[in-house]
Amino acid sequence: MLRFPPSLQFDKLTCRRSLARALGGRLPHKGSTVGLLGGSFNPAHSAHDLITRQALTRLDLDEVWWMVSPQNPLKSPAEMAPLAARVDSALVLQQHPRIRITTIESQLGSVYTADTLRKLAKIFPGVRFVWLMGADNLLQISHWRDWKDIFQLVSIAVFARPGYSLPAASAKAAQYFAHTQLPERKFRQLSKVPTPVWTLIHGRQSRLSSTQIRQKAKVSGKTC
Ligand SMILES: Nc1ncnc2c1ncn2[C@@H]1O[C@H](COP(=O)(O)OP(=O)(O)OP(=O)(O)O)[C@@H](O)[C@H]1O
Ligand SMILES: O=C(O)c1ccc[n+]([C@@H]2O[C@H](COP(=O)([O-])O)[C@@H](O)[C@H]2O)c1
Repeated sequence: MLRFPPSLQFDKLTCRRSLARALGGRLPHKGSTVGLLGGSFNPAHSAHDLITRQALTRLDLDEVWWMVSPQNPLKSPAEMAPLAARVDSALVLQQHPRIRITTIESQLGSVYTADTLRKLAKIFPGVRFVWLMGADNLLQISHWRDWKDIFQLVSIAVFARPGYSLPAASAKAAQYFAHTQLPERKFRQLSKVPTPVWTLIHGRQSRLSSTQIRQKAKVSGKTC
C-alpha cells in the first residue's frame, strides 16, 4: 500500500496516475536509475539518439525518458512547433525499448527543470534520476531557474557537442561546481555517488541540431 503524508496524498496519487499514463502504464521500479533528456525536440534528431544511447551504456541506466518540453522558458514560442508534432517527431525516430518518449512536464504542469525534478523526486522517492544534456546547456544552465538546486537534485551527465565543449568547460556552472566534477574515466560512478556530481563525456559526437533541420525544411519549402 502506498503511504504518503495526507497533505501530499491527493496530488501525489493524481500525479502518479497521470504519469503512469504518460509512461505507457509502466512506472519505474524502486532502486532503478533513470536518465532524463529534457528538450524541445523541435524536431527530434539522430544526435538526441546518439547521446541517449551513450548514456544508457556508459552510465548503467535502466532506462531514459525523453521529456518533450511544453515550452523552453528561454526560447521563443514563435518557432516552436506544437507539442504533439514534436512528440511525433520523437516517436518516429525512437524505437529503443528502454527509451521512452514522454510529456511528463505537461502532466506535471511545469516548464522549469528544477520544479520538474522536485516533483519527480516526490512521486518516485526510490528512483535515482540522472539529468542528461549537451554541452551547450552547461553553458546556459546558470540562466535556468534555481539552477544550483538542479545540481543538488540529480547527477548530471554533459555530452560533448562540437563547438560547445571547450567554452562549456569554463562556463559559470562548471566553475561553480568544479569541485564536484567527476573525471570522465570514472563516469560509471556518476549515478552511484551523492549529488552534487557531474561529468563531461566525450563520446562520438554529432553536429546536427534542430535549428539546422528547421532551416533546411524552410529552404526546401517542407513544413514537416
Ligand atoms: N548534436 C548534439 N550533441 C550533443 N547534445 C545535443 C545535440 N543536439 C541536441 N543535444 C542536446 O539534447 C537536448 C535537447 O536538445 P534540443 O531539443 O534543444 O535540440 P537542439 O538541436 O539543441 O535544438 P535547437 O537547435 O532548436 O536549439 C539538449 O540537452 C541538447 O544539448
Ligand atoms: O528551468 C529552466 O529555467 C530552463 C531553462 C531553459 C531550458 N530548460 C530545460 O532544458 C532542457 C533543454 O532545452 P532545449 O530547448 O535546449 O532542448 C529542457 O528540458 C528545458 O525545459 C530549463
